[in-house]
Amino acid sequence: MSKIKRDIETLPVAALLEEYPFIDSYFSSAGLEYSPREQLPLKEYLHSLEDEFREDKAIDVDETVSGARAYIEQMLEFLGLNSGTRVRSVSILPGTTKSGEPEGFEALEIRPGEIVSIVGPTGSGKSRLLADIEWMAQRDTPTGRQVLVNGTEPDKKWRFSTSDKLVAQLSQNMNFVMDLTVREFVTLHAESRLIENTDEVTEKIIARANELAGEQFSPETPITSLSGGQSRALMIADTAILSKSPIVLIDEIENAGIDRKKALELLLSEEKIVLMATHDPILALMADKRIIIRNGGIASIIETSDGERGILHEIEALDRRIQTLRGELRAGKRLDQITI
Ligand SMILES: Nc1ncnc2c1ncn2[C@@H]1O[C@H](COP(=O)(O)OP(=O)(O)OP(=O)(O)O)[C@@H](O)[C@H]1O
Repeated sequence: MSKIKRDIETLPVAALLEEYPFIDSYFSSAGLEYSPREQLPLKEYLHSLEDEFREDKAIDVDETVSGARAYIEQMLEFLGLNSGTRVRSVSILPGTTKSGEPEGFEALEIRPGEIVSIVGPTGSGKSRLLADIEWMAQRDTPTGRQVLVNGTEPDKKWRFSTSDKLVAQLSQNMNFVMDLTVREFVTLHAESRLIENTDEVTEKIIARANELAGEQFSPETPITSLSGGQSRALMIADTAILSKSPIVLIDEIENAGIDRKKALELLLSEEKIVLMATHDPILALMADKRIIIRNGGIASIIETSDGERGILHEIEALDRRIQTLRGELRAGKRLDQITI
């Protein structure tokens, strides 16, 4: 941590960007426009901006600097860069379909920053593929697939370690049994991750989860009384902000009544590998590529084309309309009496 503090004070913005490339998205969300070759340290750079510009963008110099520091710390934590395990690639080597035939691909390599969706009919084997990755299959699962990390067979410790997991799994069912409030639950989790600013991180996770959930909940809500969508939103925010695992697996985000796009954006960072099984065209097309599963095997791998991204925009517009109608129905309105 102390290393980061010193860096932020002294490193030129250009060097900061080189050292922590993800800080770029923090700067752009703050409305900053800067040259990637900027040689002033962050604080001096912010002071050098016109007063009017700073006022216009509501930029407070000290707050922006400390926000950048917190962002870097959390991202390093989130990316697992402090744990010494740097995942540069995950490869899936083919096994066999349910009928024992060889799968229809040579090898699939996925790199950090990529989202891969998994599509196929019900029961075709999407969850099985996620399970193979979670278990780091070594030709010892029903599919006979092998999963490599950085081109080699991963260390067995990753299969059994709970603290040092390569893979975070977001499954469909979240059944809480503990008698804790949301705040107590998240705080406990944050403490177990040895985060320094537990309170701040806890508040942030709850705030993000509320942005994803259809219905708001308070930090004092007992976790056992959260709805399916709310607990899912909480787990997504928790995984995004607290998890060190470089690989995130998602099984069916769509059934939970949460803002799927925001959820994915929250989970995504340039350094994570996200794989999600989905029946939802929006999520399928938001991925860089999609794996087509048929009869238990990977039948093909399709890269999302520019044409398809265009279609994605159309589907998103339709989706927004459906969400609006859903909201109106939930609020007890008649759809023939509203204008949208
Ligand atoms: N290659 C394979 N060889 C043998 N069995 C397989 C293979 N792939 C999947 N299976 C088995 O087929 C069953 C259905 O697979 P799975 O649950 O992964 O389907 P799914 O696509 O996730 O379905 P849904 O869309 O309903 O969630 C599971 O029991 C799984 O273990």
